[in-house]
Amino acid sequence: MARSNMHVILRLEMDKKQITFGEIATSINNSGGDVVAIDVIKEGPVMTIRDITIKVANEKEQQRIVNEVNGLAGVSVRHVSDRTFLVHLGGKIEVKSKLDINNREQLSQVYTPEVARVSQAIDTNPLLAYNLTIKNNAVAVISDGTAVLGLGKIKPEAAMPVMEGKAMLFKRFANINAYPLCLNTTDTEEIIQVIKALSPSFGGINLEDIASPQCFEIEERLKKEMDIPVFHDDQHGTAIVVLAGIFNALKLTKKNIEDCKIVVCGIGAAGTAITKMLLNAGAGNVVGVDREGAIHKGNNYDNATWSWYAKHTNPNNEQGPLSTVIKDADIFIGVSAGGILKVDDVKKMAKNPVVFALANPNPEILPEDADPYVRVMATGRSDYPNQVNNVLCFPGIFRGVLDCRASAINEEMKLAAAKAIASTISEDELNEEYIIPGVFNTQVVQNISEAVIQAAHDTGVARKV
Ligand SMILES: NC(=O)c1ccc[n+]([C@@H]2O[C@H](COP(=O)([O-])OP(=O)(O)OC[C@H]3O[C@@H](n4cnc5c(N)ncnc54)[C@H](O)[C@@H]3O)[C@@H](O)[C@H]2O)c1
Ligand SMILES: O=C(O)C[C@H](O)C(=O)O
Ligand SMILES: [Mg+2]
Repeated sequence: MARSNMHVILRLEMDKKQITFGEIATSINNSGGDVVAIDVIKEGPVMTIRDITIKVANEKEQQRIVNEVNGLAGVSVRHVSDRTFLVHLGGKIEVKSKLDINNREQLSQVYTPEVARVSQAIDTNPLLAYNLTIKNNAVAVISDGTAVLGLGKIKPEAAMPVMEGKAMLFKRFANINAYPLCLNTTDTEEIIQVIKALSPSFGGINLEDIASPQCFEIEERLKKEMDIPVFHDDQHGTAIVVLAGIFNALKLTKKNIEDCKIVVCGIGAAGTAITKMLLNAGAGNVVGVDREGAIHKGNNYDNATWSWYAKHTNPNNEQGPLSTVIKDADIFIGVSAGGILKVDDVKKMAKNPVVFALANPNPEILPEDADPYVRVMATGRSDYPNQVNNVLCFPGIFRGVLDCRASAINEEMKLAAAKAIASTISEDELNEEYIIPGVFNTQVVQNISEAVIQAAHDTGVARKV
């Protein structure tokens, strides 16, 4: 069972003549809950109302505790609230003005009539939008809700909490204003047209949680047809952080990327981009596995990406399910679904195996199960060591791109970002539980943005000195 960060707050009304709080706490403990805080809401001579915050493993356990407490004589549960839902009340972000408007003079400057002169100036020279509007520090985080985390396709409204979360991270780590935009269409052409129409307001577009293979065409077309950078985070953000982690893991296992057998599981958005970056970095033997087993030559695939994949990977033409092709692998990278890598599979890997189980929220294998058999273990989650998550990349890469007003994010900039992340950890600090810097390491955004700006200048895509 994965560790949980789920907390519920029970508002209890209790009759002190019939029951003590100690008895209630014991009952909660016996049902598996962990009481972490108690707040007295109203204290009377007989009746008392308290809010009890309890750490629980899952919703089933929560229900068991509520039933148990409700069944005690002298107690009634008045209300149950989930701490995670509470932080989402009313949404997680807001728009703030940089200036106060307290009088008519200010009003006429920030708004009509004076603002018209600024509009006219931009109309004459559209590049002024970068200086005189929010454009230069604004990114749209756009999803159609088709591949949200590991949840798959959900309604666009349901994707909003994730996109709001991404927007918070853009602000927190790189001071970028990011707008969550969830689209009520899954039509490739319509998505492209909508994003193109939005582009005047933004300095960059971060595509998020759009399913493959549609995500490939959407990104490719937008890159060609727009003059602001487009970045599909689940592809490139993930690939950059994975590559950084692999660079550092290989320093520990003292293996060369050229000689490693690398099994990538889940050949969707993330798996395809990870593979391309691994190949660019020199990997010689990458085997991709999806639901139907290893992708190999001699099979006809109905999507262009998998046909490309079959041609450029799996040099030994291995076939069969994950449990077969995992044999002798040096590295496993999972971006597929929770729980699909078994302990028996890990045991078949080569010496000093490296396992990146990155499916969210449930990894392909839990660290507690894999740990005895692996040399380096990473997940996408913040509650285990070695968090390989694209949050390490997208704030820094967009900070760099916006600051040098890059017209695109190219391979050189992505590789520079991966190296910058890896080198944030010094040789002395590097160890099995620290191959990837922490999200709160302020050096990461700075290192990435500097490296990305340099690479943008070197490759001629920077538009600002
Ligand atoms: N840690 C991170 O930073 C990070 C970043 C991106 C994606 N992810 C996770 O990776 C997963 C995939 O994301 P994506 O955006 O590439 O989605 P996607 O839908 O584009 O691709 C998922 C692929 O996995 C395959 N798959 C699903 N179940 C499988 C199984 N049982 N065996 C083999 N293949 C299977 C699907 O067929 C598909 O090709 C999600 O769980 C997502 O949360 C993690
Ligand atoms: O959102 C995350 O935590 C990572 C990634 O973008 C995902 O889709 O899982
Ligand atoms: Mg995502």
